[in-house]
Amino acid sequence: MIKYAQQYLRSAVAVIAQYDGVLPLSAFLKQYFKANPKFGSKDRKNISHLCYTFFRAGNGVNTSSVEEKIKASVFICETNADDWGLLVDEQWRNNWNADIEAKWRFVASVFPGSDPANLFPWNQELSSGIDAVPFAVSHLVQPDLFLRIRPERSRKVFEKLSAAKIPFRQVSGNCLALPNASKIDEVLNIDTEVVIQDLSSQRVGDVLKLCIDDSKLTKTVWDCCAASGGKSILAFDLIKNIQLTVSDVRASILRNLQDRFERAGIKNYHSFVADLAGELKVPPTSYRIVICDAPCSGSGTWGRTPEQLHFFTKDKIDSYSALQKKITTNVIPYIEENGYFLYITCSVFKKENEEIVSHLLESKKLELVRSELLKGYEEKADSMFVALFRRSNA
Ligand SMILES: C[S@@+](CC[C@H](N)C(=O)[O-])C[C@H]1O[C@@H](n2cnc3c(N)ncnc32)[C@H](O)[C@@H]1O
Repeated sequence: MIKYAQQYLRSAVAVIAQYDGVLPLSAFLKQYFKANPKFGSKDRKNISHLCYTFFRAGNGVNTSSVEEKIKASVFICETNADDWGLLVDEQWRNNWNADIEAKWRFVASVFPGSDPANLFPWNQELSSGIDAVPFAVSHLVQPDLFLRIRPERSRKVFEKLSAAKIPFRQVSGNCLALPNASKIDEVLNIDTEVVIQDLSSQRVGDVLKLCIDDSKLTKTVWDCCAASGGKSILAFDLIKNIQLTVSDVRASILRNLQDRFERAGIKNYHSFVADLAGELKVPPTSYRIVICDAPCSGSGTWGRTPEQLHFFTKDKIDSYSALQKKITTNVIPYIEENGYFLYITCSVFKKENEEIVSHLLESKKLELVRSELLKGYEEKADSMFVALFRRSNA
């Protein structure tokens, strides 16, 4: 068992008391430990672990004591008492190996009203097709790390992973799942050989493939909210004869994209900074495919950032939805006749998903080809939404 478990618990309570959710928890912890150099690397790891565990499970435990919430969260999230058993008394340790439902019943017997359904507080807002309880419970576990092997790189990647004895699971042809702490950047050339890309993001590629025909004609593609280019690299790998344009409201992220593209071997592309929610000063071109991986709540990715389960506020859903309506309305005129519009979010909220689809169909300029909720929560991955439209020639 972890010898200093009680000291780690006290430190975690102190961290949580100071954390206000403004920075991501990972960035806050980095700052905190820099300001408190007495903590060694083992201490940092264990205190961080307790904080993350609190944010994963704490909403389900009905007590106002942060300390009790941490202990109950560790009891729920850890499969056995080997590491953290010293935190609790014998009665808890005796129940530690029970199945997860029995563990929740035990927690509820100590803290009446505790319920895993409360882990995710915005069930009423969920897109249809999401099963509220399994989705809520999925936040108890950190999602896997997923890699997409780039074309022609498979043999080398498998050789390198085997030589380094890094365990992995092949989810499909080019998609690998690895434990989160895997040190892959010491072994693989990131962006050149593999892209770090969540399983659901990779599956967006299956929908993108519906836009691709066999013709040798150049395909113009505009990734209009490109960030550092995850979807652009995916499009580049899938579409032959691509002519790529990327934009984002943030110049800084496009500089990251530039570095990434260099590693990915993408040389000929056009890039510009644009606020697509404002008055558009975008070059008057039309594109065969416009990809809009919209700014969103990110609610499908909170298994990686569980602090959001405590700090997100419902009003933000409406602001994201309004922003998404503005951006999508503004970019529709840039789609060629019979061209495609690929709308993507990493959100599980209907106002950011189905409601945007309805809004776009009201314009009468687009027909829906396919929409799909990518339920990554069933596979230790992010959950996303994707809708493909075709621009009608009316
Ligand atoms: C979900 S991220 C895109 C992720 C990216 N496609 C990828 O796969 O890595 C959304 C991006 O939209 C950008 N964005 C936010 N508001 C915007 C606006 N008004 N106009 C253009 N881009 C915007 C953000 O800066 C952010 O980089």
